[in-house]
Amino acid sequence: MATSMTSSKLNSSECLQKPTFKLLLSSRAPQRISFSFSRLRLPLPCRAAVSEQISSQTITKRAFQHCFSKKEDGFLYCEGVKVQDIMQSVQEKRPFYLYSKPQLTRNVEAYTAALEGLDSIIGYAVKANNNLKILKHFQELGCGAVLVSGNELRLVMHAGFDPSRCIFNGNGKLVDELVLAAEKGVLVNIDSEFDLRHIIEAGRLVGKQVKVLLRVNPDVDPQVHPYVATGNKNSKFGIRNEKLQWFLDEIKRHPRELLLVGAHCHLGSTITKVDIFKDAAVLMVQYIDLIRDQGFDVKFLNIGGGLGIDYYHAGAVIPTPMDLINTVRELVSSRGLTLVIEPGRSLVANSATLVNWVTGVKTNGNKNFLVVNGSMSELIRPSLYGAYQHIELVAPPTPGAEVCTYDVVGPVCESADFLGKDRELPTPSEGAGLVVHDAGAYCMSMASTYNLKMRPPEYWIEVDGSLKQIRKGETFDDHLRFFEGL
Ligand SMILES: Cc1ncc(COP(=O)(O)O)c(C=O)c1O
Ligand SMILES: N[C@@H](CCCC[NH3+])C(=O)O
Repeated sequence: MATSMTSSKLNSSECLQKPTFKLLLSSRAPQRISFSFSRLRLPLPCRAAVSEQISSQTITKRAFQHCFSKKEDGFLYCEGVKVQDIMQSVQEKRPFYLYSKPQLTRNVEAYTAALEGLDSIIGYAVKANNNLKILKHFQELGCGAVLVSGNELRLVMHAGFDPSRCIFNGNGKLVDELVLAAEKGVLVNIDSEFDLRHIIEAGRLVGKQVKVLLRVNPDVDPQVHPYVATGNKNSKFGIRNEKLQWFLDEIKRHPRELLLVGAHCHLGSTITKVDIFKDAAVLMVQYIDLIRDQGFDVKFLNIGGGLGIDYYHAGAVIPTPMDLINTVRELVSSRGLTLVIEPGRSLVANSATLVNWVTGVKTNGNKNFLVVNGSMSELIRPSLYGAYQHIELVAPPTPGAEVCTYDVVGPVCESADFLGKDRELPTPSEGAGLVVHDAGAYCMSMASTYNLKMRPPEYWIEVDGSLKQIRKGETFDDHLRFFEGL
């Protein structure tokens, strides 16, 4: 009662200045604000003001359309297909990843359009999602690939990638992996003194020059979670500039095994400010100038990946591939360089959701739990990084369903097993569908079989709206096979 009386004395603009509403507008998805209206008992002028603010956010958001979105009927759709219908059509009621193939295409096209007029390679970071069907699709769209293991290299060869458009990264590459890379003619990043030694050994074994880039650690703060920052001076990746000359001298001493073709940096992941990329690119072209001054004919500037996406679905303006490329275009073209980029997340994250069935709801102390059949085994980012991924029910609430604040959790025997914390959702009935959005990157590729929750199947929606399975779900029998004959 007190809340509603205070609010009714405010005009609409005062209303928007109130911390509650600021928070509402900055941190919550517009779709969910409609639920909050009824709970907060806002007076009508305030509702109108909040609605106006939301719709202007929605317009900004249109700069990037989410391919999974609710229609007026309250159901969640992907590319015109009702997610609830898909849930009903799949045989097993176990969690699954659902992708939009058209969204994957649009994501690549956004980079291709941004790179128009530049010599460039889009090296898709396979670690983000290693589904073979997705890899083949990206290969057909002209992507190269970025690899961090011999198996990732084998997989992209299987998918038909051109090895000369692939880059082998990593701070612990093994000699036999480097031999494979050298045989195939993949570009290899030098990460350390011992890594250089191993690359030279691989070149010698294969009897070929390995095309190498120096991975420089530029000490630019990406302003992200420390676990996904890689370009700070104390990070385990790359070499510091004070050692640059030593590396150049070593490369000069091994002309039969090495051909220096470029420089590389990768700052970190989930970056949402393009100035950060610009700062690094300015430093990197200075290194390139210095390397060229010593007679090396380097042509590649590789600025890594790291572009973030709109995980919050709250209307934030996230830089696009065009924004990113435009900040470095002049630096690259004025030096006649080929720009290499290594996007992972920004190519795949927004193309998928993890689809779950609700098992039940419960309350302990002052906490409400919404338990689903998906978990940290299928999707670990919230548990590992406290990462936010937007959560929605796939169908409108049943009339009268109470809206509550829930921790959305799985059945895994860990208190860290959560997909989202403090999410305001209408109380669903058992068996209802619930999705975790933006699950295309670092979700399936980081899935485990903890608690013997077998890795889930994957499906995508084709351009014509049909559903196609693109990976089988792991089964209990698959697990038993590891022990056959032992
Ligand atoms: C060297 C390198 N390149 C590319 C990527 C892909 O980054 P993102 O998925 O943020 O674009 C990563 C992951 O952070 C990386 O370590
Ligand atoms: N696994 C991280 C990204 C790591 C990027 C690789 N260096 C995530 O889920 O966001």
